[in-house]
Amino acid sequence: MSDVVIELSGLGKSFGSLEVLRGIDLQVERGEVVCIIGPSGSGKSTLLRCVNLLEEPTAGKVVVDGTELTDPDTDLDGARRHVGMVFQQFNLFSHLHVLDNLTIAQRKVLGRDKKTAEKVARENLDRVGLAEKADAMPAQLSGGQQQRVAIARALSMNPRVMLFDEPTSALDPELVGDVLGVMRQLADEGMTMLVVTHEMQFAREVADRVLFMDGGVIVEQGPPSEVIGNPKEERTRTFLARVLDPTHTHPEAPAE
Ligand SMILES: Nc1ncnc2c1ncn2[C@@H]1O[C@H](COP(=O)(O)OP(=O)(O)OP(=O)(O)O)[C@@H](O)[C@H]1O
Repeated sequence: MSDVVIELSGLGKSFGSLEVLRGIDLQVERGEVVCIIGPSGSGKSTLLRCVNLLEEPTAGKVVVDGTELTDPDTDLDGARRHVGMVFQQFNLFSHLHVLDNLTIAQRKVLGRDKKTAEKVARENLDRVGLAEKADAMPAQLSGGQQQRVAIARALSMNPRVMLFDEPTSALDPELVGDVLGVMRQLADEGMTMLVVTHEMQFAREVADRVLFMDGGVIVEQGPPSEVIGNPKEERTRTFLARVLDPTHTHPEAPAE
């Protein structure tokens, strides 16, 4: 029996007259890593933000781990706890130590006591290779370390699924590998992940499935060997030719 964790059906989103998502159907199974690629403005971030209702869909249904988030009777705050999100910007509290950045939501949202929250926080800092940075202030860390703290913070809430929105785009190229390494490790541990990324090598090596989006629809999807290695659709081929061109300097280009 399949174990679907994320289920989007007929998902639509418009901003005024701008239709950004059109009739998206998507099922993500437990433990699956799905990478979303596509040109700027194709709706990738909006799709991700609809999964935890940071954006409210204008049509369709969102179900996460059996709970319909689009049902007005759903306790949205409760349901969102199961969805960890990591953004391009790390959004750490600059006035709090790393450890407090990781304990604050655990204590406020999950009601964990200080000792338990700190234990969970230290375990997750260890998981991202930053156990020794618990007492540092965010400004004392590199961008890559701050992003790993942001991942550890999301993991401290024991999510059932992790959403990543271009988590390496704001990083200096030499720091990208450490963050992708942590994401690879999570994938190996069986975390269900939906990742918007320009890192084609990561998508190629880590994704179970790649979605190519354009114009608010999923144009093509399948294993990376097909969608990246041997795309069927002309639009996918054009996009990949552009981003895989080493002379290409657009932000969609994969970092070296
Ligand atoms: N809050 C908003 N209000 C109005 N328009 C928006 C809003 N958020 C996104 N859009 C528009 O929706 C479209 C899709 O944006 P989205 O960020 O989802 O694309 P994307 O594929 O993630 O692009 P990128 O790769 O550049 O991040 C864009 O035209 C964008 O300007």
